[in-house]
Amino acid sequence: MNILEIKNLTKKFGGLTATSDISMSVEKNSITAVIGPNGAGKTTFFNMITAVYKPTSGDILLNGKSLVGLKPHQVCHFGITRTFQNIRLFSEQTVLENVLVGMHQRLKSHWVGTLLHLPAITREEEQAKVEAYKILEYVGLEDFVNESAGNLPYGAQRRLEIARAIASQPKILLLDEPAAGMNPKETKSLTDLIHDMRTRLNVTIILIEHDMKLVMEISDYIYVLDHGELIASGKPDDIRNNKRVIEAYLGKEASSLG
Ligand SMILES: Nc1ncnc2c1ncn2[C@@H]1O[C@H](COP(=O)(O)OP(=O)(O)OP(=O)(O)O)[C@@H](O)[C@H]1O
Repeated sequence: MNILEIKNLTKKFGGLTATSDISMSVEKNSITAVIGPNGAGKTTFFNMITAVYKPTSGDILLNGKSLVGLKPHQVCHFGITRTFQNIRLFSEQTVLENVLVGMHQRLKSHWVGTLLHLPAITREEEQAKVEAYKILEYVGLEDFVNESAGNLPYGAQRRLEIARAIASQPKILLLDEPAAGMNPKETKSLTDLIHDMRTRLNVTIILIEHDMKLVMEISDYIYVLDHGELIASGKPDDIRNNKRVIEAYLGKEASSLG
């Protein structure tokens, strides 16, 4: 069953066409990669799914319902969350507080109730903290709970971004270059985490990534963009041997990847 359908999605910035007539189907509980050279339109594509940009034309259907015209927080409410290419954490806040922010969307608390220390609100806050701690344990950051987010090593900051994203219990998680700047050991453990999130948390994952070893190892299906156009799609084996993809992006060593 397809959880997400992208239909003929085009985004123009003045005279520049960032994505042109892109269509995709994303199966529920799959791991899908979107790859392509710099400037291919990958982040623009994510920005349209998350309602940061309104498409010039085309449609985005989540379980058959159009997301076009919604606000970013509404898209999040419907179950799509993302991480960013450039890490966006509240660096002065603690690791735990960053995860609590991700949960905010789901919590019923109202600031008046919080201010008055109403018992129901306090209980909800306590439960949220317990849950946030469990999420941090899940991503392997339990030793950093009270550390300022900005003090974490780089790979841990990327994990914290993922922790914050899964705190909203998304149906679809969009990861924008999750392995960027990671060393091979961090990348390996990220690969395991992505696999595990799909299996244990039942999340559908779509990732933009330049690390082709990771992409080929992890993806069920891959879409390739070049200059805003969809030039290929298929399983990792099809993509690594696709002549057009090799010419536009992967290079000749591609068939040895994965
Ligand atoms: N807000 C904007 N205004 C004008 N042009 C933009 C805007 N956002 C993106 N673009 C242009 O759209 C094209 C696609 O950019 P995009 O960032 O989506 O590519 P990308 O595939 O994510 O690249 P990278 O791998 O470098 O992140 C580029 O030519 C970029 O300059």
